[in-house]
Amino acid sequence: MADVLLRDVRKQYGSQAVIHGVSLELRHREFIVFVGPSGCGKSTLLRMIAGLEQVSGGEISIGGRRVNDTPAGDRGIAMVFQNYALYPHMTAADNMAFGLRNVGTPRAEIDARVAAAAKTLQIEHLLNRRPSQMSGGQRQRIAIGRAIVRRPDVFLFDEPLSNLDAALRVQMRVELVQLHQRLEATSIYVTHDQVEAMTMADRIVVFRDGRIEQVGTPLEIYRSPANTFVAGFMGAPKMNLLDARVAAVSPGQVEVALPGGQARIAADGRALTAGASVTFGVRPEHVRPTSGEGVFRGQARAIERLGRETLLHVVGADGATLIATDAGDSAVRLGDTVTLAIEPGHGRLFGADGMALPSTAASAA
Ligand SMILES: Nc1ncnc2c1ncn2[C@@H]1O[C@H](COP(=O)(O)OP(=O)(O)OP(=O)(O)O)[C@@H](O)[C@H]1O
Repeated sequence: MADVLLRDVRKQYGSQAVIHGVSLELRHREFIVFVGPSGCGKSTLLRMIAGLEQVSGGEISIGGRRVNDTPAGDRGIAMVFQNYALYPHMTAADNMAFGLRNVGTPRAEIDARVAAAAKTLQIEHLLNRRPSQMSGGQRQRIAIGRAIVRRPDVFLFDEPLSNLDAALRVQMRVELVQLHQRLEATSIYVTHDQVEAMTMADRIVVFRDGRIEQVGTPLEIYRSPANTFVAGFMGAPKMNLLDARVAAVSPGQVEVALPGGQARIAADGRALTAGASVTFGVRPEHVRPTSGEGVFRGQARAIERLGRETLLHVVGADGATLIATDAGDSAVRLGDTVTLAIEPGHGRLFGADGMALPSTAASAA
């Protein structure tokens, strides 16, 4: 079993605290993605789990064993880095074998493991090449191979696809998830790319400033962000967030005044009174141009034609922007005045503290 447990884990560099007490339980065979903006501490936390950084406080355990003081090599983990970290003077095969040789694994065993990993990753034809004779994608496969041959209980990935071009990233994303399933290991994957987080994770952990903002499945995080930070960070394009006032509260429902009309949201508004300031959030795919009544009116200032659909950036009189979705062959032109409506049943409300109000809908936002 390779559960990973973090209990009130802290990190200080001198007087600067960068991880403020993170508690998290990662289950055996889970694919967990740490995501958050640059500098939020996700790499530091991963490096502490790996044993490459000292823990300043709290406890880390892997497979039921406290590892705070266990050297990296004895933790049953293998790490894959963004910059591959291969030895330039060694062949791919030697790079993959290096760690095993160091711990005295018998030659025949090393050869068998390298051959098996090479087959899994389809890199058999690269085994005699040096890193300089390979593309970025091929080098990353070798780095992943080096991790696999160690048969770790836990794989740690630190932005492993960031140096690859867009098409290769998509392909490697799929391959890494398949590999994770085949190897039956626990994986922790750090990225600042929320598309990677959405597409790869069993559960996502969203960080900000050394603290966890939310933990959940990709759909939980997407549909029910816990606060305005997560709402604005996850999703491409991100969730629209508009200042609004509460018009009326009834059981299980809140009516809010938006610049061009009123919207009803299935939320528990017992903590609110009429006139209170709230933030109204709605995903662009639930906002459509209409020739009838809407909740927002403004000018199309930017139009993104994506083929399958068109994104309209509509700016209201007070400067607020709402991104809406129209058909691929949208007739809206730059500068047109557009009225927008929200699909019934969608929308999420956040209180003055930025925290989401409990949704009363079967499926939120
Ligand atoms: N060795 C160090 N000494 C001092 N401060 C550090 C050190 N390493 C990291 N930090 C600080 O800790 C914070 C978290 O850094 P970390 O690299 O973990 O962030 P991150 O979320 O992984 O960011 P990125 O996506 O840019 O890599 C940052 O403010 C960074 O400046």
